[in-house]
Amino acid sequence: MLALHFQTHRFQAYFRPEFSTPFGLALMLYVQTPDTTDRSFQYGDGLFTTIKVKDGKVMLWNLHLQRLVSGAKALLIHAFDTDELTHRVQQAISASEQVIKVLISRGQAGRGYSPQGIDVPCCYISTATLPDYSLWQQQGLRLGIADFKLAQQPALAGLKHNNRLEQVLIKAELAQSGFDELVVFDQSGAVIEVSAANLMFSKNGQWFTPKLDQAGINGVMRQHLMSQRQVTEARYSLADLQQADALLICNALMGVVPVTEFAGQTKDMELVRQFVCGVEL
Ligand SMILES: C=C(O[C@@H]1C=C(C(=O)O)C=C[C@H]1N)C(=O)O
Repeated sequence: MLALHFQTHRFQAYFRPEFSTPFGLALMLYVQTPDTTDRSFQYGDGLFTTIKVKDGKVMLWNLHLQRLVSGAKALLIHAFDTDELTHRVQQAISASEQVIKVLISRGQAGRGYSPQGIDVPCCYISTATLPDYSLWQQQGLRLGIADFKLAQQPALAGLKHNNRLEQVLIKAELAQSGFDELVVFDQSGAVIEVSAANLMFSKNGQWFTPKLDQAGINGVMRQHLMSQRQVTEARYSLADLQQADALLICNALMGVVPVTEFAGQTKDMELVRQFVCGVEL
């Protein structure tokens, strides 16, 4: 498949004439060093995903890619060549276990919020060491309750966009809390997630997870678990968590971590282990 490719000192661009979209060529610039004109630098105008590499393989890539594509469509970011991105992510693997982060910005442009005419997204691919979650997975987490409330914005709910100031402030509260993680609610009082992972809970053998149509990030591990197990999505309150038999948190890097204590109440970690038994995490 023909791919016209030119490389300068800062970025590589791929034209794939055979790959066209309603918007035109799916050109994307793969950039090493961000430029101050980048819209993600200027306005958080973009998306990202954080991928786990295990045994030298990218985990849940199809779910990561699907979320990037659907998020780009939701933000009116120009379509990009998914085959090229997949190839680039594979090329980025440099260890048997690591983190690969893919950040896609709307592109490089001048001042002003308007996205009009910014048709060449920029992609930044970076790697990092995989954090060690083994202690949490063995001993379970102590969960607290965040004072910070997530804003309700249906147009952005579920997207892993680059506006993460809410999570920054939640992490700042977590650092002073004495807990391992904090449950975060939206301004209506609905349970949403924890600072950097999704939340599930069980009652009488059934599992539940907050609906993320108003706030929150629709994590790929959440999606993976929901494809393997029966989990009911709805709006839940603090009382639902207090009355739960078991709670877990999950994200692409930690997989699933059981909760041993929530707001002073002991929770059943064995129920979590039974729930995920046989699921590839
Ligand atoms: C913020 C990133 O990734 C998210 C944050 C965490 C974390 O703070 O522990 C873990 C995984 C992601 N949900 C990132 O920059 O990759």
